[in-house]
Amino acid sequence: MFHVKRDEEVEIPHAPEASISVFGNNQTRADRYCAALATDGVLLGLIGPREVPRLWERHILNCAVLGDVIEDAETVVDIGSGAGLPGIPLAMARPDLSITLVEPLLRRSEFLERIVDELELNVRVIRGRAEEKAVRSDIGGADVVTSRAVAPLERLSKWSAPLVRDGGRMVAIKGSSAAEEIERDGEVAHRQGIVDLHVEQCGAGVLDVATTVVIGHKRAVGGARTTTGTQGARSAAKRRGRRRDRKG
Ligand SMILES: C[S@@+](CC[C@H](N)C(=O)[O-])C[C@H]1O[C@@H](n2cnc3c(N)ncnc32)[C@H](O)[C@@H]1O
Repeated sequence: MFHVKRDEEVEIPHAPEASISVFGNNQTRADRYCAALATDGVLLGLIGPREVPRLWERHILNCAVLGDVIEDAETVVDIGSGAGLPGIPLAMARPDLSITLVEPLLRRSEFLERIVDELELNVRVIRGRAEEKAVRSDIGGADVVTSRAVAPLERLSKWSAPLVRDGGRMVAIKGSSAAEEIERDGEVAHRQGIVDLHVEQCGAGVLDVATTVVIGHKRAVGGARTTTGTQGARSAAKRRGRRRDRKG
């Protein structure tokens, strides 16, 4: 791989047992991604050195389980990917998805290009800002826009809405402040056409602490939505079932 720092000089954390139920055949790729984050990711300043021991639970798996709320073969745009979170773990956990990463900073987008190339992932990297006209016209109309630690819901909804097709979803990983943010920014999101904002948990049964996400639907012209909350819940249950099958 392209390590600036060799693996032997760094303690690369081992994947927890549950990881195989998330990544299946892509577990080796996930291991290599973890090693890249722990070495080059830290050296390039994309990941704090103190995060290394908890790369799996707090970053890689925490992001990969987002697949619980994403339907088969959907197109996903991950805005503000940084070192590839959540887009890269999601791509490894769900090879059926078509994923585009949007990241404005040169060093980060170069790191992403190299990861995608080395791991041979079905992922496109775009260097730019989510709100830029060129980015919108290039990748607008996605089924889902994801993000983690990029901006408050108010700004996220302004950036995400133009990238999502009518009836698609904005899925933002948020922490314990999720409900408060909905309360505070729900009105602005609504004005952007992002409606039905609610909190869901992903990865229950895999992670000790499930990943909290805020989901909103892009209001279709005429008010109809193509994906209902019930469909979403059904899909999550299906996904959890598949994870159990992989575990054997
Ligand atoms: C705190 S980092 C989070 C990175 C990653 N999502 C994670 O969870 O580790 C925020 C990222 O958002 C990117 N960003 C900031 N403004 C953006 C914008 N308008 N469009 C796309 N990305 C943006 C930054 O360059 C940075 O990489």
